[in-house]
Amino acid sequence: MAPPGPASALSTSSEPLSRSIFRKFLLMLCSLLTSLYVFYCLAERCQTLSGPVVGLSGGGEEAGAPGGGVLAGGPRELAVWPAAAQRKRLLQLPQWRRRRPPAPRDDGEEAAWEEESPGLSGGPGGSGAGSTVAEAPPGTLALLLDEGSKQLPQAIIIGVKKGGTRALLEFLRVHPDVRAVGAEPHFFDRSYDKGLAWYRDLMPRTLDGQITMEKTPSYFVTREAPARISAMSKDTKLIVVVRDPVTRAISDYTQTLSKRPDIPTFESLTFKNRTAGLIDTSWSAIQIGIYAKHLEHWLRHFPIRQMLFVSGERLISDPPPTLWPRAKTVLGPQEDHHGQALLLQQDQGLPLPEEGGGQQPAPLPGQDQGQDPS
Ligand SMILES: Nc1ncnc2c1ncn2[C@@H]1O[C@H](COP(=O)(O)OS(=O)(=O)O)[C@@H](OP(=O)(O)O)[C@H]1O
Repeated sequence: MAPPGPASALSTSSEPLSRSIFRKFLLMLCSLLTSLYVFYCLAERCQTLSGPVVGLSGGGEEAGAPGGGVLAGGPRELAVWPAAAQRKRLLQLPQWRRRRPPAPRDDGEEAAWEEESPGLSGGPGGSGAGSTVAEAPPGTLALLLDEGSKQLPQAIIIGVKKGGTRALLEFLRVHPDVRAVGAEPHFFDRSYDKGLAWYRDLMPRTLDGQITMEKTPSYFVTREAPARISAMSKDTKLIVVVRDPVTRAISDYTQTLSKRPDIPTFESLTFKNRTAGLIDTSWSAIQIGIYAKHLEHWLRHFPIRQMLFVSGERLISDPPPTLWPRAKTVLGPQEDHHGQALLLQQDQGLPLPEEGGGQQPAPLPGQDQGQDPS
């Protein structure tokens, strides 16, 4: 038998070499696949958490995606601020999570929709003082990033109950630079003794330029609320959703009726004397609707130019893109920050800054306005 030639010697010595290369290749392939899988899982998780606001927006798509944010003109705004939108997505993971309907309240008032926050206990106005409704639960990207800080709200939706306040807040918070507490804090009417630190702790984290908001419709009819909000900051922007007082009262009554079916009829509660047409203005459903009376208290502490009145009816009939530019007259010219033109729509039937405030938009929250309540 002939001795093994150089060719066969080569094949024997190269066999372990190619095997080792093959092993290395396999290893690299495995790592690549693992990394891809991890990346895919992370991306999937982000997408799930940054999904639509369920419950009120009625959408099923992420704000910014085609068809998403229909109520607030969200896609347009998000397209304008892709970086800001992304930043908000990261920071707002809990806010985009599924919401659960409110538990019935004893006092007949409607509690706000709550964020589902398994890692958190309690909520504003509840026993869990200091709990944070929109705080990031452990393990989210928001917590990892730990960006921003909690600020007292620069703008508050103060009323009116059943005016459409929830819808308005949801419209506004689609904007990447608006961050809001999901539930109603009821700080200035029920929990004032807990102090501003407690209140601030309820707020979501914000970055520079972002606005913190909350809504508690009962503030509008709380006598102490104007002075208390003014004591927090005279610059606070106030938003009031007004609606035909009769429709509002019916909505209020219907809500109570759904919880207490044995209450008297709307008519018997409304009228002191039906034949004389004498209305019982002490009934809360009627009381709340006497807007001018409540407004008087607010105007003692805030100039009217710092208030935005939104028509509750228009929240339903108007396309939201017409709402946002109007809201900006109170919230501030956010678009200017991003080099975009500020659109003021003065023909939309809502009050704009008055004489002295001129036709310019109100200054950004936090900016010195040099305004004296008049
Ligand atoms: N866009 C949109 N989406 C959903 N709901 C809307 C919207 N605009 C206004 N409304 C009507 O607002 C009414 C509830 O008002 P509030 O959110 O202020 O109620 S609450 O005070 O917070 O309980 C409630 O009124 P009623 O249905 O008459 O009870 C809502 O129908």
